[in-house]
Amino acid sequence: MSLLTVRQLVKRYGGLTATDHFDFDVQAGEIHAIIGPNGAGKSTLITQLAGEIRPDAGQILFNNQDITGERVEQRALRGIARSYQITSVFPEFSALQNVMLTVQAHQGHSFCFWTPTSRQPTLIEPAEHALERVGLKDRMHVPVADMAHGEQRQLELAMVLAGQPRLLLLDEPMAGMSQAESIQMTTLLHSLKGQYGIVLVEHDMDAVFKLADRITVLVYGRSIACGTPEQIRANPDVKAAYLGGDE
Ligand SMILES: Nc1ncnc2c1ncn2[C@@H]1O[C@H](COP(=O)(O)OP(=O)(O)OP(=O)(O)O)[C@@H](O)[C@H]1O
Repeated sequence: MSLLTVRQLVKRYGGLTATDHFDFDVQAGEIHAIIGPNGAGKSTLITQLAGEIRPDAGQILFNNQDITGERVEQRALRGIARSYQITSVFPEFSALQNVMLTVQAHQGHSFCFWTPTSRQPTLIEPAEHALERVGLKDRMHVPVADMAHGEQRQLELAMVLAGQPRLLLLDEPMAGMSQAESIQMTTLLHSLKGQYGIVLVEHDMDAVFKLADRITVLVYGRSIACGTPEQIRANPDVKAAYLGGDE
C-alpha cells in the first residue's frame, strides 16, 4: 500500500522550476531514495514533503489523504518526521535528556531537567528505547557536545524515531561523516528497513545503492528515472545525465 503519493508537484522560484511535475510514491516499509546532481531540487522536494514550503501545483497524499495544504505540525501528528541537523539540540545536555525532550513534545507531558529521570518513566522509557535503536544506549548520559559527529547524527535519528513516525524524511543523513561513520549509519538505516517508509536524499552512492528498494533520479526538478538499484545502474539516461559512463 502506498504510504506517500506525490502527483505532478510543481515548485517555482521566479523563472526557475525547482520541482517540475514530479510524481513519486513510497510504499509502507520501503526505502525510496532520491538522487540527483547539485541543484537538482532534492532539498526543495523534501521541504515540500515536510510541509515547510508550499508547492505551486500538484498534490501530496499520505495514506490516501490529501495533505498538500497541511502545516509541518499537522503532518508530524500524522507521523511524518524530518530529520534535522543536530543544531536543534541542547549541546550541554545529555543525549538522553535531548531525546526525552522530543518524547515530551510528542506526548505533551511536562518535563523538568531537575526532576530525577527515574521519576519520569513515561519519558525515559521511550527515550532509552530510541537510543537503543540507534546504538547509543551506552552513551546516553554523555553531553551531546562531547559526542563525535557520527554519534550526533545517530542521536538526530533517535530523536526522529522517538516521535514514533510512520514516514521518515532523511535529508543527507551521511553528510560530513567519515567513511567508517557512513558505514555504521548505513548499517543502522538497514536495521530500520521494513519498519518505516523512508525517503532518503543522500549523496553517498554506496549507501544509496545498498539501502534503497527504489531510486528516483532527479535532474532539473524532473524525475528522469525510477527503479530498483539494478535498473537505475543500467539505465542509459541516468548514466548520461548523472552517474557517469563508468558506473
Ligand atoms: N529559496 C529559494 N529561492 C530561489 N531559488 C531557490 C531557493 N531554494 C532553492 N532554489 C533553487 O532551486 C534549485 C534546486 O535547489 P535544491 O537546493 O533543492 O537542490 P538540491 O538538489 O537539494 O541541491 P544540493 O544537492 O546541492 O543540496 C537550485 O537551482 C536552487 O538554486
